[in-house]
Amino acid sequence: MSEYLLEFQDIYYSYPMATAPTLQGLSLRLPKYKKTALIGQNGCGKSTMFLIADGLVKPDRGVVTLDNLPLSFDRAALKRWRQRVGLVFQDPEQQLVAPTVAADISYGLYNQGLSEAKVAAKVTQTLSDFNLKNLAMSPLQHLSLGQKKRVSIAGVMALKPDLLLLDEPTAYLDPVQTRNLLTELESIAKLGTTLLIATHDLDFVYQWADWVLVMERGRLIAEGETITVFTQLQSMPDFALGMPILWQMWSRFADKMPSVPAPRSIDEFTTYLEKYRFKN
Ligand SMILES: Nc1ncnc2c1ncn2[C@@H]1O[C@H](COP(=O)(O)OP(=O)(O)OP(=O)(O)O)[C@@H](O)[C@H]1O
Repeated sequence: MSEYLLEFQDIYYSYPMATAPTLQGLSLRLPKYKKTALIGQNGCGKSTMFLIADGLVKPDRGVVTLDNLPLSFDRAALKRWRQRVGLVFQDPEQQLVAPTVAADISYGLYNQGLSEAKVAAKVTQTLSDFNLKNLAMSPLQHLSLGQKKRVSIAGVMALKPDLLLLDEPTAYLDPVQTRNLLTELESIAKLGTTLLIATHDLDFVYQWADWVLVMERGRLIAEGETITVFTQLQSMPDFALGMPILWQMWSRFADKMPSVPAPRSIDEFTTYLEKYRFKN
């Protein structure tokens, strides 16, 4: 079995009426069971990549595979594909369709053709997993944005996908809601779901991701383990995304320290400083 779950091979895509293709030979591989971040400037094609990965948009050229099985657009194949790949949109309003939380979570399960009893059992389990039991019968329009975001992730996770794609999951969330969301994502990853998050938040990427994919103008320009990719990006002066704050702070001390791996959290950074500051 391949160590990669999702692969894009030389994908091209142009939106109708667009003057230039949005994806221009995009090739990438997503390692199984890793927490991967997809970064790149506005308009480089991250959301378009997600729409293709979920079978919502058909590429003009190229091959997309999941566990080496090519994406096909016939109804039955697409339904099976979407059971394995879940997409959470940046804006929960785009995702939520039913009048209440419980009804929304049941929507995708009914679409899978499950019996009423099975749907009810899965909805109960999902409400409990996502700490949504007290909101089960709440109308969606009464929820905060953070709660809506949780419901949209819960609705997708109820289908137990192998791959969860999240487009800017922390957009619009306050720090507490962001922390809660990250805890939920951590448990989703621990259960064996491969996660791909598109984001502009490089501080989050630096601390969260095992693997990073970098896009520019519809193509992949870098991929690899988080530290390796940021090391590469540092030597690309034309790449205008900036660098994570922890990385920038570390760069000021790194040459005064023994050769140790760059710290991935404030705690690690502080430990290094405590350990080595008197020796330099
Ligand atoms: N429905 C559409 N019709 C025409 N062009 C579109 C459409 N959706 C996106 N585009 C164009 O495709 C390009 C890539 O957009 P996409 O949303 O995939 O980028 P992105 O990397 O996700 O951007 P951002 O970081 O701003 O969310 C942009 O130039 C955008 O204007």
